Amino acid sequence: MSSTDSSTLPKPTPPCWLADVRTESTFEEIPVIDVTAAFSSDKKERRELADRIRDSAINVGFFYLKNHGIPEATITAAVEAGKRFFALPESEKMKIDIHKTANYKGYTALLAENTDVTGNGDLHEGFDIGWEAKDLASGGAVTEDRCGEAGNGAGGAMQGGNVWPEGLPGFKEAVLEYYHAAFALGQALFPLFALALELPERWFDDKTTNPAAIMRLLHYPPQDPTKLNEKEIGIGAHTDYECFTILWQDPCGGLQVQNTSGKWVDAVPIPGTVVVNLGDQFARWTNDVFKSTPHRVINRSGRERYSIPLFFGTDYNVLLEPIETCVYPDSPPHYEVMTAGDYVKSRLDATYAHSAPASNI
Ligand SMILES: O=C(O)CCC(=O)C(=O)O
Ligand SMILES: [Fe+2]
Repeated sequence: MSSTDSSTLPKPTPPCWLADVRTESTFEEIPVIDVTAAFSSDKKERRELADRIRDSAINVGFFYLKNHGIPEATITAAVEAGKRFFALPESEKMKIDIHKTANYKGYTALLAENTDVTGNGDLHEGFDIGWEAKDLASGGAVTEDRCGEAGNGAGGAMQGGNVWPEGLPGFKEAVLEYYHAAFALGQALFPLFALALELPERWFDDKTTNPAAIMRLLHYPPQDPTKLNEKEIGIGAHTDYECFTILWQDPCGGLQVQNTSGKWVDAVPIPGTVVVNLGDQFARWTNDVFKSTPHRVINRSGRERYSIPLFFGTDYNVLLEPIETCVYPDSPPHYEVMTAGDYVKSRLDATYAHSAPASNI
């Protein structure tokens, strides 16, 4: 046998940056990370922060961020705006039913969404928007769609502007103010994820030139824990569709994250933090190096629960190709390559299929 026979060579291993970080045991709690250094001019500080994010992204898929920079007053105003919207009569909200609009903008009624296909529908209502400039804010109606512009951000399958409720003064301004603050945080996170993947810090810049970021205001009515219907919980077990989600949640609690042993770990609300979790676009980009962790919500608090997720992906016309630092002999590409827009649209189509009018199917 020659000394170069492949059977005598050591088994191929993941690159050391990954092998050193991945732990064998599952997680029991969700790390809290101070994100202040994201805005530091000192590369060493940014690198250390990226290392913490890498650890959580590989082993948990969830982390809390403190010192995230979204002003408390901006959060409060957006939550109050959401409460006013959800308090409108159903007939008013249904005027901007998500099924009437181009590509999932507007109002989602209770049980209209079904994130876990084994369920009957999710016990929450929502209001969805995509990117929109703040200075366009005025009144109601349909607004411009920046993702539909020619160029790298072309919307493709996800093209379509926002729709706004009529007769809610200040609603649009408060919602867009929060959107832009959370969006700025998301833009600051991409370079950290790049460093975490051993890529140049600005690697995602040309893939995030036009913002593919969907934000939702969510309202979960309380559920009586003694009469819980497992098929109609606040949001059924699911993974998110984009690269990462920035979630503000109120103090009611109810968000749970599934660890690799199948146990549901509570993502207890921590004042002054947002929760960040990785989604399926990142699982695709990273060939499953980053975890897209299943989660769900059951509002057992006895109170109305409100939350605001912002789902941040790459430009819709960018191909979700496995990043070279994440492909190695033991782990060839796991996924079919498609554009981010086609991918998100296919997931949304599946989520809303059971409530779509027959003419949409
Ligand atoms: O409301 C929450 O806490 C989580 C929402 C969520 O998981 C989602 O909208 O994808
Ligand atoms: Fe989610």
